[in-house]
Amino acid sequence: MDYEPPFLQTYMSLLQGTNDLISDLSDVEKREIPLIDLKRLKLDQLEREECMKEITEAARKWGFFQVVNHGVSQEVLKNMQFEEKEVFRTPFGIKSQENFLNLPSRTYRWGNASAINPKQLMWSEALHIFLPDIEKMDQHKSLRSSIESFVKVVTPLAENLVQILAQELNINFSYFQQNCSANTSYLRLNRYPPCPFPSKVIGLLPHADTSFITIVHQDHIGGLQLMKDGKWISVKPNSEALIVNVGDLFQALSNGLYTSVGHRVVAAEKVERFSLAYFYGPSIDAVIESYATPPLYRKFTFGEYKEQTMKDLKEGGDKVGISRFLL
Ligand SMILES: O=C(O)CCC(=O)C(=O)O
Ligand SMILES: [Fe+2]
Repeated sequence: MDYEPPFLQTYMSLLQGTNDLISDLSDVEKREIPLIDLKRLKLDQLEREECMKEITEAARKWGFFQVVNHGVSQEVLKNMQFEEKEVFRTPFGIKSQENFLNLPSRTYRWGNASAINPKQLMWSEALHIFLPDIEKMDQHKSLRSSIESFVKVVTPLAENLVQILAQELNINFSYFQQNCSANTSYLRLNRYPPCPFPSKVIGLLPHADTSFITIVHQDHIGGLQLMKDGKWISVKPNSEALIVNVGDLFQALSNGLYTSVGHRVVAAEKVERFSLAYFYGPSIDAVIESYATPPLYRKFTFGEYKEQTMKDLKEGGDKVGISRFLL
């Protein structure tokens, strides 16, 4: 199909040279991750406090949880899913052009063409959209308006969750108000095409997110896995729920109390999968400093963090992440 990235042609020589299978693929647990009903935040004080406690505990023990009654309607999610499908159906020759959607270069990414090792291959494509740029998408009005409707409701959800997580640490929410907004966050639209070798090539390599928190919606296919106590756990699709995970920046800010957990996506052989991730992050000059003493991480700006991860990616094929800033 003309919209598929040239995975086979690009990966063939690396794949032919290996019989290695992805490690731990058959050793995945089917445990439920915490599911939190946010409706209780609107009930009496006792319910509200219990719900807040569940959120902070899940962020500590799991770094991952799901929320329902989150305020993002099924209609908004369905529209996003529809638009996502449409935009990835654009011929590859067009998607991969510099100014696709009138957005900056590197908005569209696919696989890992610079892989030198079969373990670095990925069977997925993504649109990485910095939110202030969406106004440039004037030729793609319905995609743009679906994104705007989503951002309008997901931003207050992210703020609400971050405020609860911050309150537990006695961090004033004004820190986030000063450094983060809908305009410092970004979206990633992910598509995982059917993969003829799902036990050899991963959909998305293990990583932790560059954000304070990330909010993800996955379709009904499944494949997202997170690391817990040294084991991969798969996150069972729940169409009503949104997945929330702690990112590297909150791990540093919380002095390691909240955990930014490694996760990956396993590709499926016969079906495609879509997901949507909203990364709540700060402006480039924001200073991230562990709130407690003695600090585990050195103070850094978000710009420094990005520069370091880009350098690490280039040099070693892995972004390394927050451990770089450990004292
Ligand atoms: O596709 C998913 O479920 C997760 C995507 C993800 O982890 C990311 O975009 O950072
Ligand atoms: Fe992620």
